Amino acid sequence: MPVMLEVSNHVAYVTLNRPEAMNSLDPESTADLTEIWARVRTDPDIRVAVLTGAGEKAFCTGTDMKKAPTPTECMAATYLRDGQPILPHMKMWKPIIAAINGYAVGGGLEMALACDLRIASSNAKFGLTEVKVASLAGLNGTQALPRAVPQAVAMKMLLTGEMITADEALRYGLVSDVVEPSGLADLAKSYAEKIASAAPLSVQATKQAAILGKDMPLEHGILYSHLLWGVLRDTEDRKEGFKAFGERRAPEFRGA
Ligand SMILES: CC(C)(COP(=O)(O)OP(=O)(O)OC[C@H]1O[C@@H](n2cnc3c(N)ncnc32)[C@H](O)[C@@H]1OP(=O)(O)O)[C@@H](O)C(=O)NCCC(=O)NCCSC(=O)/C(=C/c1ccccc1)CC(=O)O
Repeated sequence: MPVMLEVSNHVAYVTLNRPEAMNSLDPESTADLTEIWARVRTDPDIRVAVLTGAGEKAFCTGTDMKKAPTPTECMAATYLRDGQPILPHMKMWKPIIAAINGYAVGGGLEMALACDLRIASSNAKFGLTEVKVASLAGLNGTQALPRAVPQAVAMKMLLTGEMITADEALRYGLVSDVVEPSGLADLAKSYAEKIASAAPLSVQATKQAAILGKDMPLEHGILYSHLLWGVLRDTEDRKEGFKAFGERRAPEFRGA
C-alpha cells in the first residue's frame, strides 16, 4: 500500500509508505490520501491523526516527479472541480500531527504546514525547492510558509530553494519539538493520545476558534470564540467533564 492507515485508541496513524522514493506522492498515494482523509474526517471513532513517512530518511519529498501523470484535461477544468489536489482533504476540525522523520520538501513540507502540530526528528530537513525544478509551491506553500516563519526566512527558502535543518526549524517556530529519530513516533503518540483523551467537540471547537480567529480582527475572534464556548456549554461531555473532576475520576467523553 502506498499509504498505510492504522486506527488505535481514537488515533489514526497515516504513514506514507514509499521509502524507496523518499515517500514522494505518486498518483496512487494521492488517491489513497484522499480516501484516508475523508475517513478521518467522518469516522466518529477517530479524534486525531498522525501523519508520518516510512523509513528514516524522508517524511515526503512532494510530487513524484518521475511518475507525474501527463494532464488529460485543461487546467481550468481540474482547478474548478478540485481546487488543490490534496490539501482540501486535510481541512477538518480534527487535529493532525505531522511527525517529520526526515526530508519534508516541496509538497511534503506543504502537507506538514497544513497540520496543526509539527514535531521533527533531529535529521529532518525542510525546503520548498520547487523553483529548482521549474515549478511553484502550489499547495499553499507560498502562503503558509510566510505565515509560519519570519518573512525573511520564508523568502530565502522560497526564492533560493535552500533547505533548513531541524534545529533551525525549531528556532524559527516551524516545529514545536525536535527529538532523536528513535523517539519521534513515541512523542507523536503521546501528543495524539493526550488530544484523543480530551473532549472531542472541545478539541475541534478550539482548533476552529484558533484557525478562523487568526484571520479575524481580535474583537471578532473573541466574540466568535465566546459563541463556540456557548455551543460547548450545553454538551453532555461538559457535564461529564465537570462531574468527573468533582468525583476525582477520569472523564468518559462521547463527543456529544
Ligand atoms: C530530498 C533529496 C534532497 C534527497 O537527496 P538524496 O541524495 O539523499 O536522495 P536521492 O538519491 O535524491 O533520493 C532517493 C531516491 O528517491 C527518489 N526521489 C526523491 N524525491 C523524489 C521525488 N520528489 N520524485 C521522484 N523520486 C524522488 C530519487 O530519485 C532516488 O531514486 P533512485 O534514483 O534511487 O531510483 C532529493 O531526493 C531531492 O531533491 N528530491 C526532490 C525534492 C523536490 O524537488 N521536491 C519538489 C517536487 S515538486 C512538488 O512537490 C510540487 C507540489 C505540488 C504543487 C501544486 C500542486 C500539486 C503538487 C510542485 C509540482 O508538482 O509541480
